[in-house]
Amino acid sequence: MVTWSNFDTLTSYEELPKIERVKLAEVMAGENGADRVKKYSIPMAAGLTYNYAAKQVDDQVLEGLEKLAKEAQLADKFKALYNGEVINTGEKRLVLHHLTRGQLGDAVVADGVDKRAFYVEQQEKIAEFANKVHAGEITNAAGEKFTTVVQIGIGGSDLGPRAMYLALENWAKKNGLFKMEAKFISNVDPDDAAAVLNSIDVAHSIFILVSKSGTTLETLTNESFVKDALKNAGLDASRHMIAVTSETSPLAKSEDYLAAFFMDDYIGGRFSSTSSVGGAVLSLAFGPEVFAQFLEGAAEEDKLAANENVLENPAMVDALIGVYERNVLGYPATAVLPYSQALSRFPAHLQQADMESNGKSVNRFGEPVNYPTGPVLFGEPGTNGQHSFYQLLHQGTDIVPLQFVGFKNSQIGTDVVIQGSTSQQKLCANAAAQVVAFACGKEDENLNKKFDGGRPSSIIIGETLDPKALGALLSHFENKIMFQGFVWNVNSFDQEGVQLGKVLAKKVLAHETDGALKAYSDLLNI
Ligand SMILES: O=P(O)(O)OC[C@H]1O[C@](O)(CO)[C@@H](O)[C@@H]1O
Repeated sequence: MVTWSNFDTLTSYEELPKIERVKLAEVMAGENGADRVKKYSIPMAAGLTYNYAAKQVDDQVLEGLEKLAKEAQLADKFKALYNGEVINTGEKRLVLHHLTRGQLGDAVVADGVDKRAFYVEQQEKIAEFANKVHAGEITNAAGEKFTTVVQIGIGGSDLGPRAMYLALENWAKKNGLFKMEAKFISNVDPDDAAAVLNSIDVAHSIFILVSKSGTTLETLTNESFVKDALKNAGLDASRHMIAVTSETSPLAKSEDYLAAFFMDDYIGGRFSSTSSVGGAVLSLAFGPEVFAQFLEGAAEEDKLAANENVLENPAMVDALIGVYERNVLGYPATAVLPYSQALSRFPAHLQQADMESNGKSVNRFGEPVNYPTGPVLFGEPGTNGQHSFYQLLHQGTDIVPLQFVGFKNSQIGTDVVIQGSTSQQKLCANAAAQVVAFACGKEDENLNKKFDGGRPSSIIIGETLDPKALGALLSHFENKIMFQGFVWNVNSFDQEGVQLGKVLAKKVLAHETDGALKAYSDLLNI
């Protein structure tokens, strides 16, 4: 049995601030630093490594965090989650995204259905459909092959799949596995849909309408936008659209779609990249085998997250260090900095995954908590970010813990030697340089040129960003978020904070406003 207690009631939490703080600039200097880089490293799946040498931890801090992990029953709570307990208390739902990629524990039967079997069945149906599209067995009305796939969805029905598509696009092209170009329409801004529609040949495009609830205003509006465009082009929309939704959604029974694939209420939108939500677009774009490899990477990483030995569990260590930084060291934000252009939208995906999950002020029983929870998360790929916001990260008044990600090899492989090094070497050199620059800093008599150092970071390093590595990376962050939610005793799986804005926007559109809402509506000419 697990017990859910507020973080500040735990003895191990009380003890944490009493531990002497690690002076990063000192411990990372010289050979000690080299020893730490070797020591504070945990193998992940798909050849990735999580290295936390440049975090403000030492064996004493880690011991304190291990105690916290045990007292907060992190491993047992994860076990309860994957064995089908109602972990999403706000919505009274199970939390089953791990089951979309593997079976970590017992069979989970809900609503009379074996859930693993259900997710596998959907994946198989998508694979069959994608193979038929690629083989030209499913075509447009003129019998011509579809060449483009367009996903219509927002939030979790957009960010994860889009980030995953971009992460693998060049890898698939390089490896002869690129089947169809994918585009994404998410924003209700009409310029989003219009620009995408202007950039494609609608007659040869297949549209995936993705909405778990089937009620999201932006997505339904964009569906109508696209249907209009198809109609105007003299095409039958139902021959060009498929749906991914839950079986209980209003879209599920519609005749408007060529095919429908399902997920369910036990998969949160932001955790749905490994369900049909990511499965449909990624299988159409790259083929079902690539999607299967992506799932395999995630499943292998999930197994590591289930390890009860804290220091061998990369997601748990990452989560605990994040809690230490937030609640003991008092850092308000974290930045995700992938040194990989392919991961350009990965930080945007993690923004939703992390901030929608742990941006909470009440615990899982709806009572206020007295400690900071999820940090603000942002990020951009390096080296671009270096020429943008790193100034604040190096010399600003706030310390922002950093999460670097880097790969030894590029995806495409085309490179050039300039001044004795390849571009890939320059990219990796910058990643290494930044970790040390942030940690160690630099003395200078001119304070404007002085770097205090003491700015913590971790780095995940891999060989090449391929489907398995991507799956492992995704799982790592999903599980990190979950463990942090467990520590903070919040429900990481609902998102009531997004509702109020939706309600007020409806009032504006119905002209049921007064006061400030009316004044702003007038300013915006609604
Ligand atoms: O897939 P749906 O139901 O259209 O929801 C889209 C997104 O909207 C949200 O509910 C937030 O408004 C997200 O949690 C979700 O990912």
